[in-house]
Amino acid sequence: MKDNVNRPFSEDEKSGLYRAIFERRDVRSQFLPDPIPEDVLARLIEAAHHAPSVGFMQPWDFIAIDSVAVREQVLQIFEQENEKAAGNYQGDRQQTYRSLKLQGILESPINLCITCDRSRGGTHVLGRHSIVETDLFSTCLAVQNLWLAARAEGIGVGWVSILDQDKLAATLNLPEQVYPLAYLCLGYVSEFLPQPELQAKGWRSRLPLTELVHGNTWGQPVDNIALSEALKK
Ligand SMILES: Cc1cc2c(cc1C)N(C[C@H](O)[C@H](O)[C@H](O)COP(=O)(O)O)c1[nH]c(=O)[nH]c(=O)c1N2
Repeated sequence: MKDNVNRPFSEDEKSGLYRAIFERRDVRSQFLPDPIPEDVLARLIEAAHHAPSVGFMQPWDFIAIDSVAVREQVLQIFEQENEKAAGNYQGDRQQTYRSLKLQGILESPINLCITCDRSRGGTHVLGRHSIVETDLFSTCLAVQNLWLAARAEGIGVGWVSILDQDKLAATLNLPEQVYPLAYLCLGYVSEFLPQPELQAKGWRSRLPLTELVHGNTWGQPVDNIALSEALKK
């Protein structure tokens, strides 16, 4: 597979990649209990491991959690935090918030915590001198690689961030310098929704790209007319 890396992508390969990007979903409600075969899970983790990282730091580790007891503890952390988060909203908005399903910790057959070891590679990691958070950015890219590869494999991924990080770190027995960057639920699904669940439930919609692309400096219109027209499509 790694021979001849300079050959152009075929039309099918390109459309497969874009399909994974556009049809990837955050999954909470549609998990099936079927286990993910080990070789498939290993492929997903290998895809994550091929993400770019600052100074080739590879700050990630992967904690595969199938223990129901551990997952129940994480669910408890979620429930405590979610109750606090609901307090951010009032009236109908709070009711809508409470009706949203924001995790699939027990319904999915496996959870995966992708961590960031902030000390990996020593004190001087190439490229991290000025922006110390680049290790966290790198780990986010590993998450996205896994998320896209999972979509191509027909596996749903749901990111759960409504968690107290210290309690999560303690539950997973993380060393001091290891940050629990992403807590993910993974499993085959009954369906992938055609649009984000938050959009389908009327919480928030995708913003028009024409409002998000600026020309040269913030707030300036794009002066390239062809680009401006292409963005409207
Ligand atoms: C860093 C981060 C953290 C979270 C999320 C995502 C990311 C990137 N998302 C998923 C998020 O709601 C979802 O990506 C958007 O609603 C867009 O939907 P699609 O991912 O396109 O389906 C998410 N979803 C959820 O139900 N509970 C959560 O705690 C979180 N947390």
